[in-house]
Amino acid sequence: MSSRLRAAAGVLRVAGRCSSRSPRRPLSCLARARPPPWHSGAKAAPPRHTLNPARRFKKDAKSTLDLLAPPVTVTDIKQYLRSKDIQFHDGYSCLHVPSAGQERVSVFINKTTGQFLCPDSRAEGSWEDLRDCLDGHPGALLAYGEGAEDEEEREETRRELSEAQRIWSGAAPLSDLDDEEARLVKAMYQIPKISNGTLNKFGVRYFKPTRSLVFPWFSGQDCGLRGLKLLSAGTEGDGQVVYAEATIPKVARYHNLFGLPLLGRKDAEVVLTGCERDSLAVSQATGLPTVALPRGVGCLPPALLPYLEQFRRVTLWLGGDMRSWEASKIFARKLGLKRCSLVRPGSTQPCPKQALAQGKNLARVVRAAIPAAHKSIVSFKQLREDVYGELANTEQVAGVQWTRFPEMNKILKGHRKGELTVFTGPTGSGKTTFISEFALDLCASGVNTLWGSFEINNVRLAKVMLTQFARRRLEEDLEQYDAWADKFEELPLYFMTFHGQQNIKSVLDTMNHAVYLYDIGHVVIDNLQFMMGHESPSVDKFAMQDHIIGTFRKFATHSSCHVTLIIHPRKEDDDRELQTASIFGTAKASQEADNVLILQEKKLVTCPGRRSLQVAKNRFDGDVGVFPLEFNKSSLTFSTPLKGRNKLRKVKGEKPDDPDATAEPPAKPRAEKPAKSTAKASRTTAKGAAVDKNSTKGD
Ligand SMILES: Nc1ncnc2c1ncn2[C@@H]1O[C@H](COP(=O)(O)OP(=O)(O)OP(=O)(O)O)[C@@H](O)[C@H]1O
Repeated sequence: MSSRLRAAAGVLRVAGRCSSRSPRRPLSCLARARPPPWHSGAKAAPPRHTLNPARRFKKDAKSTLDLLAPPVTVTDIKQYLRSKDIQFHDGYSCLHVPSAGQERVSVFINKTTGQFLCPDSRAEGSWEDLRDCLDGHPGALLAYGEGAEDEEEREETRRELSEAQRIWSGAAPLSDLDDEEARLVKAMYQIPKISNGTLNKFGVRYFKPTRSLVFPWFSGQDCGLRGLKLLSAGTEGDGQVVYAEATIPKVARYHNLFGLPLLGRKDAEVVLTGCERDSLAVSQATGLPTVALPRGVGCLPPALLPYLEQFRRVTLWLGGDMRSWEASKIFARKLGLKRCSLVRPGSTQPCPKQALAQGKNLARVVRAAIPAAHKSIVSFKQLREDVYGELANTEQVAGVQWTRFPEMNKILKGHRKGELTVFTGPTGSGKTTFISEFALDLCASGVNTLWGSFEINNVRLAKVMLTQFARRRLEEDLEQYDAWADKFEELPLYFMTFHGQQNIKSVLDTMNHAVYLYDIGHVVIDNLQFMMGHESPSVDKFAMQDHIIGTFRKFATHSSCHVTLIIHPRKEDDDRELQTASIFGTAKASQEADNVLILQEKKLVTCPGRRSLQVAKNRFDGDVGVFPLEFNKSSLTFSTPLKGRNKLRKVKGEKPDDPDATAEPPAKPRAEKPAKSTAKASRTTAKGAAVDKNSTKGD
């Protein structure tokens, strides 16, 4: 196939996954619609799309969320199992059907999603898949994972395995290096005190050609190599050491709990760490069972939960920063709060490898971990450490930083979990295009992102995003398509496949489900008007909108997830700048929002189409302001023009919820001057950008 054709096929493949025209049924429905032939006991390979554990782990199968609300409740599952006389144990996050009889099939069923995992055969699938198996031949589960991959997948798995084998056999235990080299390697990877004995116990090796540490992924079944992680170290321009990870298979399918083969069946306690080196440190210093998350604090895939079911106590020591702390609180909910204890990061409690290097007593730190289940009423005594953490880590508390929009960092300080951002702008002014880049920027920094694009279909949206990601017109560079698409595919980015008018409940169910499955940290809804149409005409439109906004607000707070909600403005005079009060509906939107962003469009004959971004409300620290945007038509990006970088300027104090307040129009980017009336209130930042400090404080 020519590269041109391959590229076109790639586009079509994406279209098949994401298009609103694609069948709106979850994979589980496909499986149910066509009962597999082996259902009756025949040992034929299951057909495509039905029952293949490897397929379920594929990123492309997961990237679109199609009415993925759990099809079943835990009560339904229990009732079904009882009706079949199947014994089960009600665990922390799963129901466990222990192995019994000749079949010896042990199955874990996730209580939230109904998905099942059979660790012996490595089969996994939906609740419908499992029911199909149980309704038919009881031994079907054993055959479930066998021979299920199609030729293309088998070939990919073979290729990956042989690459992993090649690296693995080319790597050497650190005990085989001479002492000086081993010392240098350990110093480079910040594990000076980890002994060769510990490294050998966990099977860690060193791969000289790329000077990488190799962490193996062994199958629990036969201890064969299933994959590996390479950790490489390099230096940046300023001499700082930076670490990069690569996994085989690709990260979306890399489900290794490093250290798992070393756990005993009777172990009742485990320490969960954010990286492999931390697990080495905990194991060596405490002798406690320990496993490391495969993708750090970014996510805890539910597929791993069954492996942690046996533990009565799980201590989460995910790192030494606020991000790890936030993640540990979220992961504890998935694992079951009652059995989880959390190590609070701080100067006396850095991440385990640092704690070991500093000679701290790691066993004491683990013992002093605080219970994750919090009480409804607390005293300041219980809060004081949290308050201290916020004061001592102001930068981390401010949230994830934008790399493409430094002005945003100056005004909003960062992108924080649990907040609601309302975004508006004139019709057709580029709201979707801007938010696409805004969210992409955060996603590239590790914010797991879910898009609900109800207006434009996912293929078009993904095309815009890919163009922004590559910063070029890929139409004219199709040979580059696969290379960029490969990189783009690695982003933690997911799309809902809803299109057109939607019921708020279905959207919310999907969002909740996505948060559970993929630890989503940012949901973008484009746009709110698409949730308004389903109700009867007798329902008051404004009351309806208020209800929807309240629902998103609650979701953001309870799920520790940031929601960005696009709302159209009300019809206004075209020549007037928009303000907070221009948002369609009542004042509820701006009251509930933590942040209000407005895409302003200049309608002047002298500079038509000039855009600027106004932060009209900022609950975090009250700073508001406006900065110019320059649209690049070929890359579809809004990066701030260099000349305008230092020209962030304040706006007149606008009370966000005051409908009479008027925002001062942003000046032309090339001729900006701070407005006289607010000049005193402005503070000039290190780079000369001015922000208004007095507008929304204490909102
Ligand atoms: N600053 C800009 N200058 C010129 N064209 C732009 C600009 N920003 C976006 N566009 C183009 O305008 C078109 C509409 O953009 P987009 O869909 O992002 O607008 P929107 O505000 O979301 O529209 P709607 O009000 O219909 O939701 C797109 O083709 C986009 O590439």
